Amino acid sequence: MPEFAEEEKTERRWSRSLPCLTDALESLNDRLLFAVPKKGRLHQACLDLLQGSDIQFHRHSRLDIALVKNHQIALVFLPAADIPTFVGEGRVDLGITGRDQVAEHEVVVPPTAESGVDEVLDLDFGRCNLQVQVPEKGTITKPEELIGKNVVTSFTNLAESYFRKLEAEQEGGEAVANGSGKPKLKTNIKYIGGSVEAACALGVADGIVDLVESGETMRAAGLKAISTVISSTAILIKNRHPSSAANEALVTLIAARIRGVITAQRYVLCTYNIHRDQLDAACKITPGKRAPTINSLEEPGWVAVSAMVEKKKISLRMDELEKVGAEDILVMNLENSRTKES
Ligand SMILES: Nc1ncnc2c1ncn2[C@@H]1O[C@H](COP(=O)(O)OP(=O)(O)OP(=O)(O)O)[C@@H](O)[C@H]1O
Ligand SMILES: O=P(O)(O)OC[C@H]1O[C@H](OP(=O)(O)OP(=O)(O)O)[C@H](O)[C@@H]1O
Repeated sequence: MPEFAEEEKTERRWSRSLPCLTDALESLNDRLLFAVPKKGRLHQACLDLLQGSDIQFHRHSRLDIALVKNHQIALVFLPAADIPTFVGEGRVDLGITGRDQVAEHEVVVPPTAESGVDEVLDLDFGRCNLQVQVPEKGTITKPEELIGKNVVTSFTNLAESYFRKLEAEQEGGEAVANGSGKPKLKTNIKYIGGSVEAACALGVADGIVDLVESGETMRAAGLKAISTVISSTAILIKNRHPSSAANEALVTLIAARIRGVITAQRYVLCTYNIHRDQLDAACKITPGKRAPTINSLEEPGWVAVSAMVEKKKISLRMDELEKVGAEDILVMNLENSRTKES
């Protein structure tokens, strides 16, 4: 019997007759549940990651659950903001969301020994900063100047905790900053679900707390950042419930696969030829992730070197290699990888 024949059979049965959500949940049995953002900025990058990790599934258009054909896994498609709740408090084992969303959740639901989430892996995409922003042409230049004013955000918990600390610091109230006692917040924090950047121009806010990546949205709205509340990237999280050994093994396998894809995206393989006299200098430029591989060439005195180099630094490294006499420098993309964690 081929590997994963049972998983494939169940998936085919699903494909023939689309189950309703309750039926779907019943047929999940002992599958590991893996939450993935159903839309928004992280969605496509997550689908690419699943494909790179050979997690095969077919998602029906009206169903937020998909059975994985080649593992004991079911994917659940959920809003990024809700994933920390489902993973931390429910039966969902693994999830991908932003570190900002985990922090927003943990302000009101602090993790305990058996609930909440643990970060398994930084996924190196979805990089952004949650920042305090004010009108470029206004008079406010420091976040303290927003105390007692209107602040609009989708991250009310983080914003509230940020301004609570600021207010306490201003009053020299260490006890409040430590969280032991919560007087009424002077700053008025209001929730808005999207297009937060419009709030100042529309007269709803004196300042906002919103995500910034390129800064284009902020500039287009005539805003400037005056402080950073939290920096974020997408992360793989798992719940803290003591899980079965089978689940633990599957979590480890999935994490290893995803780590392999992320590493392959981050690095390239650089090979070149160099005279032995210059080998030390060249190896300092390309030390590799672990160490460079060095092979002798048929040509006396010359060696071939290959080393992993961070993709974003490769042009610089090639310039440096040329300067120390490297020849035939070639750069190759990596399809996938398994390397020692560093
Ligand atoms: N401009 C951005 N650049 C990079 N990552 C971002 C950006 N905006 C958001 N993110 C990341 O993606 C996560 C989800 O944000 P996104 O706005 O796409 O969510 P969403 O589920 O579509 O919610 P909404 O319907 O409220 O917009 C954020 O919590 C953050 O970690
Ligand atoms: O710095 P930038 O690269 O311009 O990205 C920042 C924007 O991206 C996010 O919103 P998104 O576009 O996801 O839509 P939303 O306003 O509906 O949340 C965020 O809330 C900012 O508005």
